[in-house]
Amino acid sequence: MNNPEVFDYEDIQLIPNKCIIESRSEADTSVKFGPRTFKIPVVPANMETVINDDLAVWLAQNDYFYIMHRFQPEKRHAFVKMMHSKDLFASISVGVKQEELDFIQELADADDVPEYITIDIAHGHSNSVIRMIQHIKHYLPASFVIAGNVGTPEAVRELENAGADATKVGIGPGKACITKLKTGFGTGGWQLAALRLCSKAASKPLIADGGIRYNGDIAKSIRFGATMVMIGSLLAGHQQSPGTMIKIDGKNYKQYWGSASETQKGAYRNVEGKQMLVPYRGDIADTLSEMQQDLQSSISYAGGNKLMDIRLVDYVVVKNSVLNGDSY
Ligand SMILES: NC(=O)C1=CN([C@@H]2O[C@H](COP(=O)(O)OP(=O)(O)OC[C@H]3O[C@@H](n4cnc5c(N)ncnc54)[C@H](OP(=O)(O)O)[C@@H]3O)[C@@H](O)[C@H]2O)C=CC1
Ligand SMILES: Nc1nc2c(ncn2[C@@H]2O[C@H](COP(=O)(O)O)[C@@H](O)[C@H]2O)c(=O)[nH]1
Repeated sequence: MNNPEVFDYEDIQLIPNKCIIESRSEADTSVKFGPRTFKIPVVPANMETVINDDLAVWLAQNDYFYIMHRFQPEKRHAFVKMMHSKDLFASISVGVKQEELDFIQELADADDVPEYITIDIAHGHSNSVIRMIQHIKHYLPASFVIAGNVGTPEAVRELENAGADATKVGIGPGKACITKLKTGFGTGGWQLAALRLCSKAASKPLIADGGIRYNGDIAKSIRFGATMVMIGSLLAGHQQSPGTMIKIDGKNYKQYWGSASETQKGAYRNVEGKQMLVPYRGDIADTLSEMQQDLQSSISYAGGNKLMDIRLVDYVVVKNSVLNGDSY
């Protein structure tokens, strides 16, 4: 993969087609992902400052996808039971260490089967992830397994061949990420082009993970092969977000930290993330609603009436064209 075509979200403009609908409300943003269908192709990042139990319940009740983080491992089994007791789907994250393999067996023994399990480690193209995929498929064959994170077509192929039902693409494009600075590796700065390459190899759904800065980036992710889009910083600043609210010079912010930050780890070891503040944005329901409306507009510009019609549009690469001096 030497010198692939390189571009990112800010370098792409999608080209409109003739509109075939009378109102944006006719555009269907829903997406089937695994065993269920969701309102929009957006999932809040499985990070401690983005998702918690209460928000997971609200998202599931309102037909949004969610993935609970894995940073309070002892609470995960009870979480699965709690979601099922409310007749909601359970979607959890796991790592790859021995205790995580044991946890999968514990769920299987108790017949508490999460509908979705995400294997969440920094360098997902690894034997440890392949082993975990096979372990889950053996003990919990009914669970939909998402594996990641990866950044190459080879990795997508290998994890799919191991049994993954979906793969998550994005090494280092995240807002709280310092992987590219600390290691020199990743898809930071060319995440959208990496997604495009991965989609050519994928035979199962992809989640585009990291680097979403504007709602239009969701449509661009769909165009370049994503079925679902994972968003951290843009969804971390809400009333429902778990981060602490902080006021500076009369403006409200919420804390947001990387899952590989010192804050998350409690120690400065293998740190590849940082802590930061994101502007407070009010109720997450309003933000998700605006994302849906903007996607409906995207579908209309694509000349279609459903989400995947966005896949069919042409595009141009115009370096750094998105802001072009504008802001909102
Ligand atoms: N999307 C992204 O770009 C990134 C995301 N993250 C997030 O941070 C969190 C922590 O990630 P992670 O550190 O993987 O989780 P863990 O600390 O749980 O590590 C998982 C396992 O993988 C091993 N491991 C981790 N990185 C490597 C590597 N580069 N080479 C070989 N083995 C490795 C670890 O061993 P050992 O610690 O001994 O090496 C450990 O056994 C996750 O939520 C992850 O998604 C982190 C970085 C990048
Ligand atoms: N390199 C790191 N990446 C991280 C870390 N914690 C989370 N992440 C990734 O970022 C996205 C969210 O990106 P955003 O641009 O929407 O804010 C998240 O889903 C992870 O994949 C980290 O500590 N280091």
